[in-house]
Amino acid sequence: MVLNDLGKKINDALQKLNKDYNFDESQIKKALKEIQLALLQSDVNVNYVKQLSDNILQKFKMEEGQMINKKKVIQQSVVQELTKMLDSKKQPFQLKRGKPNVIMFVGLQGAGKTTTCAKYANYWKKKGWRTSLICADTFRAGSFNQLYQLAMKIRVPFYGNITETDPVAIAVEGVKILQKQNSEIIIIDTSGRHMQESELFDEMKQIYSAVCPNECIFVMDGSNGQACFNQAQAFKKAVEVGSVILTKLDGHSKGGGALSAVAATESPVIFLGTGEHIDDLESFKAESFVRRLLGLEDFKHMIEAVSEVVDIKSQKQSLKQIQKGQFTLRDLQQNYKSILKMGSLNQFMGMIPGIQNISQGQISEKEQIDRIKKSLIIMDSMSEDELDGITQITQKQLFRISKGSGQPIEKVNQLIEEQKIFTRTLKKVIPSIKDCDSKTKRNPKKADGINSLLQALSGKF
Ligand SMILES: Nc1nc2c(ncn2[C@@H]2O[C@H](COP(=O)(O)OP(=O)(O)OP(=O)(O)O)[C@@H](O)[C@H]2O)c(=O)[nH]1
Repeated sequence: MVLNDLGKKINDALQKLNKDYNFDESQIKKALKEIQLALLQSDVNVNYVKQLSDNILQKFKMEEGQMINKKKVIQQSVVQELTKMLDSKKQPFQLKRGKPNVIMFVGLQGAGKTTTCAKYANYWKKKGWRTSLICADTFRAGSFNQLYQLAMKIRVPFYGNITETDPVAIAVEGVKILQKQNSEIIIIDTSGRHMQESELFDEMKQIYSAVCPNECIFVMDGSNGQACFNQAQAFKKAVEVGSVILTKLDGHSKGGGALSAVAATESPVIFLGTGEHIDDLESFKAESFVRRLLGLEDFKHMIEAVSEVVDIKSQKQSLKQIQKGQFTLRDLQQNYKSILKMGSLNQFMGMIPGIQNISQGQISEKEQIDRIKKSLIIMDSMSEDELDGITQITQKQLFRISKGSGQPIEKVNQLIEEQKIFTRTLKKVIPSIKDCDSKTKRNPKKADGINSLLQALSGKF
């Protein structure tokens, strides 16, 4: 069962509860059975599955009398329990600005290390970091060229030495050279071999001791399901694995199992590899992942993602309006411009209910970018008042905008509809935003737009 199916099955079980507002224990037990089955089919450990449903049932029993909206409470419990299951609780390494952060990648053969090194370099480069790549894989002949080509593609400095056979010497020399070039994130790709081969572990330990990386990332093939637990443990014993990237989770059937297995090792999963392309890397946050899996809004993560690429000052005015429940076409225009800077759109679009079909793989990344670019062209043909929502867009204006932008009327209508979806969804969160505003008045330091919105949204859904 692919991850999207898992989310759908859990959701279907929860939706059934919705039909009867006053459902009782037997009905919740029936829904939990369906959830259990869906999780087991996704290879999640049976003990976890049992624990999860026991906790939800217990919560239901304890709070039954006081529940106003039973379905919502159960839904929240499912989110909480799944998050708890996928969250390792250990904080991953935080990169430091202006310093050389040396990051060593390790993993078994074919796990996706080389590809992930380049994705990781690209991810941080897009966020304004100076990243670079070192090929210390002297085992697989093609890895030098593979990483070199990828480095050229994403335009980051590369170090490798095709004539040197000692990976330790390459890693040490590479770090020295790239440090001098003021690289902030120096990524070392190492050889991958089978777990039985002790040389892999010896070589890995030697590189580790020689370069003393700030972080060691274990790259693991997520299609291995629960077997990931043993692999992660073995690598943790050999070197100090700080965090994990699970690859090949592009809707894989064993994704749920791989995620929960790794979380059980208490190594934080920091990214998921979701395809072969350079942008197919999603930062992993347990709660955000679960919310999206269940098709729920993920404003907290959405705003965090936007705030990483948006000039906060220029957003303050827009945020004030959002806090009043207004989300104009101009806000949409600003956000679309920011989204284009962000890299993977699948991730962002998946956070917004109503636009979820885009994240379900029905529309390609390129199509999404084209669509957003077209929306921006349409908005360029609107007047200031139309963008700010001061004048209504009537049929006559629709024709004018369509003609001016060279886009069909349906596209203009679709865009206006999208703006309405944003507004409707934002309105749902207004009470918590207002609540936050009253708190920030007492503490002016907290009055920053994005922060207050984040505080308001955190943990409320
Ligand atoms: N579908 C999918 N394929 C991936 C992903 N990550 C890597 N791959 C593919 O997996 C294959 C192996 O990737 P590499 O990056 O060469 O793996 P490696 O771990 O460096 O391999 P060794 O150096 O031999 O250990 C390639 O075909 C990649 O395109 C992913 O997230 N999704």
